[in-house]
Amino acid sequence: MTVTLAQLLGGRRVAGDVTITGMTVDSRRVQPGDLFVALPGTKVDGRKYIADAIKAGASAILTTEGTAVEGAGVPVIEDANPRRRYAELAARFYGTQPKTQVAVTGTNGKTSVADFTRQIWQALGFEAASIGTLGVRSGVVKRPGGLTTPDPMGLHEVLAELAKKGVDHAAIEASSHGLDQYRLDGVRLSAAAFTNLTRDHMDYHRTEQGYFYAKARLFGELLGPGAGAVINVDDPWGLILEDIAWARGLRILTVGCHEKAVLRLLNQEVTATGQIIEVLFGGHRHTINLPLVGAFQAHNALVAAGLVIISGGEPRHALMALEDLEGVPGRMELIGESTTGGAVFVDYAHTPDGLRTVLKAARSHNPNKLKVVFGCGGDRDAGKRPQMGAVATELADEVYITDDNPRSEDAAAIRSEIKVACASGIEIGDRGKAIETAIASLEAGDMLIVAGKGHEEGQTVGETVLPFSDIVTVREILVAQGAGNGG
Ligand SMILES: CC(=O)N[C@H]1[C@@H](OP(=O)(O)OP(=O)(O)OC[C@H]2O[C@@H](n3ccc(=O)[nH]c3=O)[C@H](O)[C@@H]2O)O[C@H](CO)[C@@H](O)[C@@H]1O[C@H](C)C(=O)N[C@@H](C)C(=O)N[C@H](CCC(=O)O)C(=O)O
Ligand SMILES: Nc1ncnc2c1ncn2[C@@H]1O[C@H](COP(=O)(O)OP(=O)(O)OP(=O)(O)O)[C@@H](O)[C@H]1O
Ligand SMILES: N[C@H](CCC[C@H](N)C(=O)O)C(=O)O
Ligand SMILES: [Mg+2]
Repeated sequence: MTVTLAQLLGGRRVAGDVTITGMTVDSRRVQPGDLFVALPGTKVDGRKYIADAIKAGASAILTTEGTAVEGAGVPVIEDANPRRRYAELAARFYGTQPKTQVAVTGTNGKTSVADFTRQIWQALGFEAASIGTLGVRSGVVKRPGGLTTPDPMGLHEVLAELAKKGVDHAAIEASSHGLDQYRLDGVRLSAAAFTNLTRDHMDYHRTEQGYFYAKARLFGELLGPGAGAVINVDDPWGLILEDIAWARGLRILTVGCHEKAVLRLLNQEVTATGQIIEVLFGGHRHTINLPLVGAFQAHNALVAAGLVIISGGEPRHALMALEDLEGVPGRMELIGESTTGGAVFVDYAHTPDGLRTVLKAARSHNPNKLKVVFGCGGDRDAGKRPQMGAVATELADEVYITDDNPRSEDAAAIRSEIKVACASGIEIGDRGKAIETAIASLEAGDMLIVAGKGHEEGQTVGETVLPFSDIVTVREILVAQGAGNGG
């Protein structure tokens, strides 16, 4: 793919125009002909690498205003906000995007909502994709996951490929990091949704307000007037977002149990394999047999239906499509039963509210004993560790504290930070051993939740990613037990 710098800048005249064959923010990845985006970062200053990038063949530089680039010999574009400009240029570089695109933000539930939105669109007969933590999921393009919200060049490359292959609907996860770093600023959005905001990522955003502000950018800056805003108003932060959406002239669809919710959840009744929900929309009551375990999944499913409805889907069809939803890998996923009759689930709860939500959902099935295996990630918000310990102590009958991607930190130190609020927790660092011990302890009617890694396929220790999957581990243990239903 090739454009001229002038074309990339929207037809602006450029002295000594050059050909641009790609763009990157990393000098180590510069290929001859690339535009190098030199950004100040959280760990190093990318502007230090401009000379390296030029040596590697960069044909132009985009960087902050006032950056001194001596004798560059290539055009230098200065911008007060180079991250945002980079996102806009990435969109123009690839040129095309699916016609209807929506984004989902919130501390928990983004992946679930994006996946359900894709599934509902597909049930309504559209070619659709979801993009996020699980990678790219669609009928025609499948990619493994990396970042939850991909870097602009990666994102626009895939959006262009989807559009060219006939995918006209896409649901994209908007992480707070992604919004803060303007990764989505080149995406043409028809609508966006907010699920909830609770504690996470304080290492990055510092304050709850800073975290909220990053998420609010989606409604306050990215959506254009007339676009749709689907907002969970059961969360107090949702009510603030609703005000922002009004001020911006967005079309609002409120969702939740709250009396002001336009798409309202009236009732939920747990069944062995899911739940029956009663929903009020447009003066009609709908009774829906939702084949998903976990009360929270009803909220995610309604937010997804809201996104489909606000972007033009027929409401009754969208709501009835919920009856055929498939669960999302690693989210409250039943893996099997132990020989003694205990049910084992794998879930991706990695925040205090996520853990609370999943343990409460499990409790609603009246288990004999509720047990949980979990840990906390290294190099991530340390403040959530004792909070997750406290939640586990409060809601589970037996807690196994283990490792979950210690990264550069000392795994034992992370476990002891959890233990501060979970004194009775059984500490087993080796995750496989912890899962095995927990499964061996199960008795008839017990439930075990293995939380925190969900679909992940690695355990990151230092810089090394060791192959590890909760789902595979549980299956192997159940098969070895002779349970015969482990996969
Ligand atoms: C904390 C964070 O979000 N960091 C992102 C940020 O990096 P940074 O600014 O901190 O990078 P840095 O290491 O200080 O380097 C500054 C710049 O110099 C460049 N560089 C560096 C070294 C060199 O030799 N040459 C060079 O050009 C780097 O490419 C970078 O552009 O900007 C980079 C692009 O410029 C991103 O790739 C990087 O994401 C890293 C990989 C990351 O792990 N992010 C995670 C935390 C993240 O975004 N997670 C969210 C999920 C959150 C959720 O689940 O809610 C996600 O969307 O996945
Ligand atoms: N609506 C919800 N409210 C509270 N907790 C939820 C909700 N939806 C999901 N969860 C919990 O959060 C976990 C992660 O769900 P999901 O992957 O959909 O969230 P996410 O926002 O995409 O997470 P990430 O930030 O890692 O991308 C689930 O496994 C469940 O434990
Ligand atoms: N998207 C989340 C995933 C956390 C998953 C957990 N396994 C961990 O490593 O902490 C994050 O980056 O905070
Ligand atoms: Mg996700």
